[in-house]
Amino acid sequence: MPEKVALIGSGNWGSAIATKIGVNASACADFDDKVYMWVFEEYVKEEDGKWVRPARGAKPPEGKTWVDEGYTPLTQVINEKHENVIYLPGIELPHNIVACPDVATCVDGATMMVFVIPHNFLAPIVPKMEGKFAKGAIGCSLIKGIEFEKEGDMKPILISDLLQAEMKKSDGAPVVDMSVLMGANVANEVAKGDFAEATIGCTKPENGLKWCKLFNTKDFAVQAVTDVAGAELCGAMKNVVALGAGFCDGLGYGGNTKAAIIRIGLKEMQKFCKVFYGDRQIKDETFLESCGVADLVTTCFGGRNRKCADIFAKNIAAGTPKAWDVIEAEELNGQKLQGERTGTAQDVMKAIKAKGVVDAFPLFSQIHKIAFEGAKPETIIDMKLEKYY
Ligand SMILES: NC(=O)c1ccc[n+]([C@@H]2O[C@H](COP(=O)([O-])OP(=O)(O)OC[C@H]3O[C@@H](n4cnc5c(N)ncnc54)[C@H](O)[C@@H]3O)[C@@H](O)[C@H]2O)c1
Ligand SMILES: O=P(O)(O)OC[C@H](O)CO
Repeated sequence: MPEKVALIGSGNWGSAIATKIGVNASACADFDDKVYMWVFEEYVKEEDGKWVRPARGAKPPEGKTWVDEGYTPLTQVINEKHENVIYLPGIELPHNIVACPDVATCVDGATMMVFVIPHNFLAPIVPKMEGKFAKGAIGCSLIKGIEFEKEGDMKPILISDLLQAEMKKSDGAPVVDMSVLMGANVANEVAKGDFAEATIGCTKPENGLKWCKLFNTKDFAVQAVTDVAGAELCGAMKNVVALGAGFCDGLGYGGNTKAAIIRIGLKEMQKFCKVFYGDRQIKDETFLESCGVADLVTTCFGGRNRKCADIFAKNIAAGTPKAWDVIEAEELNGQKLQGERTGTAQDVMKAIKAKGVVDAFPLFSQIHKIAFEGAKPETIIDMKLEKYY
């Protein structure tokens, strides 16, 4: 029986990865041709050649719907135009990708489930999948973020572990073996077809190979490592370092300073893995894969966290500081800053404080001070490195 693939998410990265999955699903007999893509339903209309949504928080007039007001459901537009006009405009999606607003329909009978939504939106979605996917189904998370225990020592929780536990919880649902796909993957570039690499972190090599087959194309080279935690933590922690890189850009610093931030950041990412996930046999080699150093470099040059941190620093210099959520809304056209409005940096700080290891993370601590405690962006270089390096 061919594998039945479901794509849960349709933002910038979800739509970009659909361009690879769709091609492989239709070309390879291992996969069922039709791939459902779950879409968080929104309403859109074309105005002066640009697709727009109602203003943030706006409601249709009393007794009317957005359709009455001339809007169309995004799912309908995607299925008619084969383009996600909001999150990936200008890129044709393979015609076997079918947008659907109901997640239960999307995963009905699925044997391979790809999760790619900002992690803060996961909680209400997973329970709706209960009892729908196939027994023995496997999952792959493309989500670059991390959750933390809310109390006590604030231990970090991998999103792949969270997904696995949630799916196991459902009555009678089979256990889903979870892998991750992480890498130097700015979505728009991957969608355009510029060459990129990615890393599958898997528990079993045979599942790693299945995922490679689904994602790998001529312009998207995917390799598997048996290190789910290492690959996933790299994808989450680089979001913190990207803020530091953005502050440097906003201050007009050059490549040397940014390279220093990247180097120190990589060491702190590795240290964070060892301190909090020492029991998961995280491999040093994982940091040299696309999910490690390469993702860190790309996010520090071309990522959204970098962009917003650049603007954050420039606004402070101009004497017109702006809150993170305002910058996100003004600059990202509905996309989200990875790690829930820079929340990863805040949560990481809470976790290292709770563990009593703040001094071991001078860069993460300084980034936190600038982003959330009112320290000047220029203090990015005031790290007390001599303590630990
Ligand atoms: N964009 C990239 O370049 C990129 C690359 C690699 C990994 N990622 C990761 O992929 C994941 C998804 O990011 P993205 O870039 O595809 O998303 P995005 O930021 O482009 O879009 C946000 C998505 O959230 C959905 N959404 C908005 N409100 C919602 C709600 N209330 N409930 C449920 N969904 C809602 C939107 O419909 C949209 O699909 C993230 O974890 C991100 O870190 C992104
Ligand atoms: O735009 P960013 O910073 O969220 O990064 C996008 C990708 O994760 C880069 O690999």
